Amino acid sequence: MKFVISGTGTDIGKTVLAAGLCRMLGADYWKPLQTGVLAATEDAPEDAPETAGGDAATVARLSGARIWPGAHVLPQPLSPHRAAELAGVDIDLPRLRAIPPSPRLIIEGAGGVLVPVTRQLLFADLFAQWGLPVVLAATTGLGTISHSLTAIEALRARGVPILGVAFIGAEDEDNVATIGQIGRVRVLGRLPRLAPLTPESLERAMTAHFDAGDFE
Ligand SMILES: Nc1ncnc2c1ncn2[C@@H]1O[C@H](COP(=O)(O)OP(=O)(O)OP(=O)(O)O)[C@@H](O)[C@H]1O
Ligand SMILES: C[C@H](N)[C@H](N)CCCCCC(=O)O
Ligand SMILES: [Mg+2]
Repeated sequence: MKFVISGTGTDIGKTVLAAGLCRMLGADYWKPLQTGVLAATEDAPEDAPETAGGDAATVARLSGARIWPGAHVLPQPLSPHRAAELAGVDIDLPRLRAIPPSPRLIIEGAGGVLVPVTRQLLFADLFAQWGLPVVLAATTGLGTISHSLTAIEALRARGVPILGVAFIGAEDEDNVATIGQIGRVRVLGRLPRLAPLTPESLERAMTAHFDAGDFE
């Protein structure tokens, strides 16, 4: 079982959803490109927030999943193509194309489906090269219909299979049904916003709102 989690945008809850799925499915996690985080260095204080380790650290904390090392950790909280340019880093495409050899793996992109890895390669193009299905993470509120249908079209235009849409946010029955119906995609479930967000609250919510069988 291997799939990608991408989304309709950034900051929508892909990482928390990924943590919940890693725990529920007993899967490892890979974040090939992380921006907005300083790579942990020997002189950075352990608890310095900027070296908190980004999404991989969040997934490890919330799920205990095995984390595979990413290709790049870039300091500027920007699109990877720009964060790499500002850091004077050439994106290592062969490294990005080499998916970790884990039999059960969840891979998280950065931001939404058309975020540039480089100015010549978008994440959706990389997903197509990987040949893996995508779980599209989407919010439930106003604006999500066009964002979701746009992301679905962009993936389909590249022949990227879509396992379904996993929603994050408050209940909105008609938005969810509309996206499933017009987008011709399976609705995988909805993860509510959790307070507090803990490994236990996340595990309970995943069990209540998703079916592991939908991801196998
Ligand atoms: N279900 C949830 N319940 C409570 N808080 C959440 C939930 N999902 C996400 N959050 C919070 O919202 C913020 C953004 O979530 P997250 O980091 O998962 O977004 P993302 O889509 O992975 O962003 P990026 O594009 O940077 O990878 C974080 O502070 C996270 O803790
Ligand atoms: C910094 C942020 N948290 C993500 N890691 C990167 C999001 C890139 C978004 C690019 C864009 O769509 O404008
Ligand atoms: Mg994330």
